[in-house]
Amino acid sequence: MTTITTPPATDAAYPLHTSQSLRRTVLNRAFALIYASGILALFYRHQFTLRHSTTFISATITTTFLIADLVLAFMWTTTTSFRLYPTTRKVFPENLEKVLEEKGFPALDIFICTADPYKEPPMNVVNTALSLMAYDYPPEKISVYVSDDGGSELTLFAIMEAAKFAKIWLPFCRDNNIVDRCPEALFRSNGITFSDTAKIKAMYENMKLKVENVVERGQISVEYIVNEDERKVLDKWSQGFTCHDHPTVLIESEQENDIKGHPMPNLIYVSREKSKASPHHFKAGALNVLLRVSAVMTNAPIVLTQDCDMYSNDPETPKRMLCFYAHQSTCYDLGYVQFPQRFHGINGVDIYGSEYKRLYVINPEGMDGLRGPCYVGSGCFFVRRVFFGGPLSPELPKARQLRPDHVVEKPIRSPQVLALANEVAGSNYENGSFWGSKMGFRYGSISEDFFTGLHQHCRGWKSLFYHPVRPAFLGDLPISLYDALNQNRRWCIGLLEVVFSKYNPLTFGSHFMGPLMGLAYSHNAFWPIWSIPIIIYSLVPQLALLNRLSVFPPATNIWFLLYVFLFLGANIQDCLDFMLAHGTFPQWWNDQRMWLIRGLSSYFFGFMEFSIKRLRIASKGFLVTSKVVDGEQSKRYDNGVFEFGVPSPMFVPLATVAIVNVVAFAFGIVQILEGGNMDGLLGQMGLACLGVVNSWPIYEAMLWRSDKGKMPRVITVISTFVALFLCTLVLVVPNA
Ligand SMILES: O=c1ccn([C@@H]2O[C@H](COP(=O)(O)OP(=O)(O)O[C@H]3O[C@H](CO)[C@@H](O)[C@H](O)[C@H]3O)[C@@H](O)[C@H]2O)c(=O)[nH]1
Ligand SMILES: [Mn+2]
Repeated sequence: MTTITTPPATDAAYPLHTSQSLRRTVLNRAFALIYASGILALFYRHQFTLRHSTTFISATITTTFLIADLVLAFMWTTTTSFRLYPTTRKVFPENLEKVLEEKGFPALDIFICTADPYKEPPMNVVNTALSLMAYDYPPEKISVYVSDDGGSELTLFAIMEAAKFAKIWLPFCRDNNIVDRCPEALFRSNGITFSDTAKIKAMYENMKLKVENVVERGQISVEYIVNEDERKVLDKWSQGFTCHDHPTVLIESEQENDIKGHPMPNLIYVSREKSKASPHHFKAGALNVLLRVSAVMTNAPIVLTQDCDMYSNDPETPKRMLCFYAHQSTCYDLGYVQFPQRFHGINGVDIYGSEYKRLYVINPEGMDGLRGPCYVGSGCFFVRRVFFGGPLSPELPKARQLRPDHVVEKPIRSPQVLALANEVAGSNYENGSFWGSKMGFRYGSISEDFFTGLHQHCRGWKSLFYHPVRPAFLGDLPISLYDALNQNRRWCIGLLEVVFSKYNPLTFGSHFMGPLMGLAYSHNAFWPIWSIPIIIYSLVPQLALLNRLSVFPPATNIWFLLYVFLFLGANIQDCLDFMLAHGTFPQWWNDQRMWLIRGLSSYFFGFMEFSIKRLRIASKGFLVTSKVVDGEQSKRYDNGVFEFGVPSPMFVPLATVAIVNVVAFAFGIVQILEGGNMDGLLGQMGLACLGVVNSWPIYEAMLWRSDKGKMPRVITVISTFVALFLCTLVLVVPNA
């Protein structure tokens, strides 16, 4: 094992990294003061109206808006925590050699998680593994561990093929100085003219054909098994082996040389033991097994966690990371360096807001000026020590070989090492231990990333955010609305699990990390409560409009200006933030639409499912997001067409709101044409109009589309009934 050495005293002359606070900081702070005064004024008006309301109806409506506005004000406060100290960083890897010799570079253990060969095609895992093995970093210092929670021989077969292909791929990348080291990405981009490209591409295609063929048939034909070793390995999938119940499978490819005689990284496949009798804790459980197995085999001081669909897009990334860790003496409490999650294949206007620019780029920059960004599950370089207690209060495992400072002396293939590695991957190994509570990745939330990072910050660790111009990693994204919402719903359940645990970011978090960090973490954790104001504002003013009941001040009144200021102020600032982070206006527009859509569906359903889980009625666990691409579907996605297709209950509130808004808007137009006095109803007309514009893809999907992605008839029918019911209901309520 290599430890990080302290640099010589010359480091001031050769900086490795610099940080700078963003110029908008001062403006942000001034605006925050003004906006906060606006919010206070609004609450003054609410209490005034409430005290002077004469009827039950008007008191109820005022209370409803009071609740909605309280939530909005709380969320605004949490967002403000990102705007007070935004920071960016630069690194200078070219100075690295002046500070640290290559043989002093720390070793790197890379963890790749996969969980289902049918939702996460093994060829994607292969591409991710190859791109990471081909890092521009001393290969003998890299070990790639693939955790397969799907317990699938298909994935293992793919990994064995990858190990063979790597012997050709790695020297090819190195000798030609290739930047796209993910084979699929390189061959996708046209016009490559390296020597041997055609030959290597043919070999790659051949491997891909084999792997895809095996996955399609669900078994490995005999002609694909070339030697006795492979036969023996695959024999482990004997009768009774299921993905929920099976012994550990651990296969290591010894550090061999590539075809040019250079050393290669280790590649290790681990499918931990599973048994129905013990909980496996999903991804967090898988990562903890990898932490232990890797400790026994290589115990590198730096650990990179990676989802199987996130390939490396830049071979220089570990050197950039090292720019932060090289000065270990000055950063004893630096726990991790998080790179943003970025994605490939996003359609130009990003209809599903899949980039999550705020979550992955803007907010982490804001937290970087505090104690550092949240951990987002992938693209994160940890120091191994961060998993074992606080920087000054270590919490070490009993077994000496699992401790972060343990030096591995035996080769990874030695029988003792293998025996111990198998033991620590056992399903009972964690019984009665602190794994998942005080050590390793945290259990108790299916958003294990958020929970783990929160816990580490609370224990006194710091983190850093680094956003390189060329994305360090690129991942797959859901290309149907159903998948996008389901992913978000799962996150919400995980976040609520954190909110309702002892580690509530607002109380526990603020106490241990300071109020601003507490608020920043709360912003994510409290995502699901966005649905309260979103549901209220997309239904109540519109229904009131149908009843000619005015809920906002008249347009000629000074208070109306306050509403306009609060609405435009928040949206314009949000849009500016988005565009300063290299977004475009249409992307921002779609992003705000997705925010509303989530508020009406995934946030709300996430909350419901969380409650059901709490009552121990049922739980779906960690539903892995599908990464399989259907041709027709992906064509529609590329053309920016919304994909409904499946009859999901999550679409009912969306369609209902779309219908109510269009009915209210039409009613308003008729009033104007008839010369009615719209002064008091202008605000409501504005909201209904916004609702109609935002709902356009829903009308399309319900009325005139005929492709497979249209809104299922049953959802349209149910939603129409619900909408009509709501509209008639308000007509029978007496006009206040
Ligand atoms: O039992 C499980 C379930 C999932 N995974 C892996 O977890 C990763 C993330 O799963 P995915 O379905 O792709 O979820 P996403 O919502 O796309 O992932 C985001 O959200 C997760 C938390 O909900 C984080 O763990 C991820 O890093 C983050 O990218 C994948 O590599 C899976 O193979 C496992 O290893 N074991
Ligand atoms: Mn994913």
